[in-house]
Amino acid sequence: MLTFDRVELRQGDFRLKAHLSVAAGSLSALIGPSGSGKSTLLAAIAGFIAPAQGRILWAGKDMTGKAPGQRSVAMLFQDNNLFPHLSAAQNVGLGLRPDLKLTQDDRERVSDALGQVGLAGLENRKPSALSGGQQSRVAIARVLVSQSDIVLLDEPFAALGPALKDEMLDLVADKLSAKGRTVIMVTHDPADARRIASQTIVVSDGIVHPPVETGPLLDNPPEALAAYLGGKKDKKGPLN
Ligand SMILES: Nc1ncnc2c1ncn2[C@@H]1O[C@H](COP(=O)(O)OP(=O)(O)OP(=O)(O)O)[C@@H](O)[C@H]1O
Repeated sequence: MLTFDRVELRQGDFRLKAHLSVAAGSLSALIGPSGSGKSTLLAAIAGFIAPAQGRILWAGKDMTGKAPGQRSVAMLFQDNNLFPHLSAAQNVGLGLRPDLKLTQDDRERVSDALGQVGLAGLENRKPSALSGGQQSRVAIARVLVSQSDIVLLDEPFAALGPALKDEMLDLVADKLSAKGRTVIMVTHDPADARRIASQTIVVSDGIVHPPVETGPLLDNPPEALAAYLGGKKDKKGPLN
């Protein structure tokens, strides 16, 4: 369980309150208007921002004071954070060892992860020789080998076309969430939430709301969310 115990986050004049729990092994969408604080919340979970008040706990243990590197958290951003001068395998290897001193066993894990995301045989390619979708797969493989308990996705697939984006979302669901990771995914697209997130956390008006079931929430959104979703196409169901 990831618990926010009367947390208050501050960025300049901005204030965000969070008092909720996210079940271990769940996949949650994080939605809310631009500037509502979604990235701020992820930064606090990862340890880049310290709460002004309250505690963040994982599995009952307070991680509020831990440095980012000491947390079992992996992040995936829109630009995938791949290093252009490193091969696909080396980029994945960074998820295991930041100094890239990989043992034979590590190398096998890297190969296995690349195989799992459909990139077997492309280990030695640099990112520039990979398509956008393949680059996203490398980034997912890096999260796979990291074995972190918590995975934070900040709109990593927004730049991909719809079919490719759906493929990546399904990979996240199959390879990360189904394997027990606790996944929180920022998205501006309600269809993404419907596709893979059984629960959704709404951030609005300075508050992070507790997770609720995605389908009923989007079918019948509260006023603040309805205003935000107003301009967005909400395709119902995963297949249409
Ligand atoms: N370093 C900072 N100093 C001051 N204010 C900041 C800083 N970083 C973010 N903010 C403010 O905090 C608020 C929340 O920003 P945040 O990036 O978390 O929103 P968001 O929901 O992720 O937005 P978007 O959907 O546009 O990415 C915004 O009002 C933003 O201007």
